[in-house]
Amino acid sequence: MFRYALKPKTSRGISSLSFNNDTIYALSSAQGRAGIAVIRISGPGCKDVYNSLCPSAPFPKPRYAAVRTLYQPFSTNIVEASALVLYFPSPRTVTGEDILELHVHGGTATVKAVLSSISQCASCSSRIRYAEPGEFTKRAFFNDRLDLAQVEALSDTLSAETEQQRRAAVRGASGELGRTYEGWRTRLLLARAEIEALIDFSEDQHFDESPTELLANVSNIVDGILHSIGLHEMASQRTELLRNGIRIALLGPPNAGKSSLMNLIVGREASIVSSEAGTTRDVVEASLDIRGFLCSFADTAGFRTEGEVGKIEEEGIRRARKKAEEADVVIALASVEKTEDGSKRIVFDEETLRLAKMARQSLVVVNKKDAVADHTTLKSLLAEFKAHASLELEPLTISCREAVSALVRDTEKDPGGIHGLISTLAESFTSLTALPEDMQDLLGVTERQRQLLAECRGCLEDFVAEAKGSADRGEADVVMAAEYLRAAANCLARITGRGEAGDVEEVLGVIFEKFCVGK
Ligand SMILES: Nc1nc2c(ncn2[C@@H]2O[C@H](COP(=O)(O)OP(=O)(O)OP(=O)(O)O)[C@@H](O)[C@H]2O)c(=O)[nH]1
Repeated sequence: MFRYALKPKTSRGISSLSFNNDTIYALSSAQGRAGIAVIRISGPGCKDVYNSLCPSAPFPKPRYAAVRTLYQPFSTNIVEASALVLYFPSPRTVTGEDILELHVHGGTATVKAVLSSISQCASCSSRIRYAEPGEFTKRAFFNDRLDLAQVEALSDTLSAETEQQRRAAVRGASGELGRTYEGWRTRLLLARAEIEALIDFSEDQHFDESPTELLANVSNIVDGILHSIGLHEMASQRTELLRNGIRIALLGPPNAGKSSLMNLIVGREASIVSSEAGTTRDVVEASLDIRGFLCSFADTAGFRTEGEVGKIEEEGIRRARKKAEEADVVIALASVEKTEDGSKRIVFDEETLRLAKMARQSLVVVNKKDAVADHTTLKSLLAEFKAHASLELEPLTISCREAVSALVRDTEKDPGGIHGLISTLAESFTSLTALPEDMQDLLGVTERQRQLLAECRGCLEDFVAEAKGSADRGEADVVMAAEYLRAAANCLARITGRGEAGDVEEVLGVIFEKFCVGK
C-alpha cells in the first residue's frame, strides 16, 4: 500500500517531496452547469472512498460501469441518487495508481456535495485531499505511464484552439518521439561504453580497433543521428508556427485599403478606415483562425515617401518595416486609383514589394478593382503593373468595398475576391508548415525539445570534430570524446524525463505549471 513511502526515489529515479502517498481527487470535467460531471480519485485510498460513499453496495467489477447511490459518509443523507461508478485497479491506469471515477449529475450543488463528501471519507491507508493542478498527469509521469514528451503533448492538446494545433498535439501524444530519442540515447550510451572500456582496460587487454579507428566508427553512428536531429529541428520550427501562430504583415502605400482588408479578414473593426492618407500610424494586430491555422495579422502604416512625413508617421513606418522583416507571410497591397487626368492606374510602392520579395512567403494583391468599370481595362492595368514591378506571379485582385466578410462561409458570394485571397493564404500556410507523410510524427516536437536537440547537436558536432582531429593527429583524446557523448545523451534524456535528477526536476516545474486541476 505505502508504495512511495517505502521508496524515497520514484521509478524515474527522482526524489520528489510533492510525490506522495496521498489519495487525490478533483473535478475533471469543466466547472459550471453541465449534463454530467466527472470526478476522478487516484491513489491507494480509492477503495476506502468507495466504501464510505456506497457503504452497502457491492464493489464494482474493475473497468465495468455500475450505477450507485452516493451517501454522505457516516450518514444516511443521499448526495447523488444515481451516479455511474468506475474502478480501475493499478498499475494499468492513466496515473499508474488505483482510480475511481464518479460520473454525477452536472449541477453545481451536486458536484459540490459529492466533492465535500469525498473530503469526509475515511481511509486508513492514505490522506485524502484535493489535487493540485496537473497532479494526475504528474503521477502518470512518475509511474512511467507517460514520458515528458507525451506530457507536453497532453498540455498542448488541452490548450489547442485551432485544428492544426490539435493535429500537432495528437502526433506528440503517440509516444513515438520519446521512443526515437530513447533509441538515439541508447546508441550513444553503447558507443560511450565502448570508448570507456578502451579508457579503463586498454593497458591490460588487446582491442581490435585503435582509439582513432574506434572514434571514426562511432562518428558514422553520430553522423546518422546528426542528420535525424536536423530533420527534427526543421520540423519543430514548422510546428512552432502552428502553436504560436503564423505572422502576417499587411503592407502597402497609404490609402491602398490595408485597414479595410484587415477588418474584413478579422471580421471586426480592428483598424480605423479613413480616406485620409496615413491614418494607420502604429501597427494594429489581431489574432484569428484562418482555415484551422492560428494567425496573427498586422496592419501597418503605409510607406509614404512623398509630402511631409512627421515624426510619428516616420516611427510607424519603421515599425511596419520591422513587422515585415519578422513576418512569415507578407501581403503587399496595391490599389487602383484615379490619376489627375481622370484615368486609372495601379498605385504601389517599391519598398513594399522589396520587403515582400524578402519574405518567406508573399502575396501581391491589388485592391479597389471596383474602381475599373470593365474587365479589359483591369487586365491591361494589371499587365502594366506586373511588368513595371517585375512580378513573377499574377497579382490577386480584390475589392474591399464589394466584399462580404470573410467570416461568411458562402464562397459563391465572393464579389470582392476575399475568399480567393483567404484560400491563397491558406495554401501558403500549408507550404510553410507541411511535413512529408513519413515525418508526420515530428509535428509533436516542441520548442523545449528543439532547444535540447540543438544542445545535443552541438555536443555531437564537437565529438565529430574530435574524432576527425584524432585521425589527423594520429592520436585520440578518448576521455574528451566520451564526455561529448555523455553530454549529448543527457540532452536526449532530458527530453523524455530520464535525465539527471536535478535537470528533470527543473523542467517538471515549467511543464506542469500549465496544467489545470483535475488533469
Ligand atoms: N473604391 C474602393 N475604395 C476602397 C476600397 N477599399 C478601401 N477603400 C477606401 O480607401 C480609403 C482608404 O482605406 P483604408 O482601409 O483606410 O486604407 P489604408 O491603406 O489602411 O490607409 P492608411 O491608414 O492611410 O495606410 C477609404 O476611404 C476606404 O473606404 C475598395 O475596395 N474600393
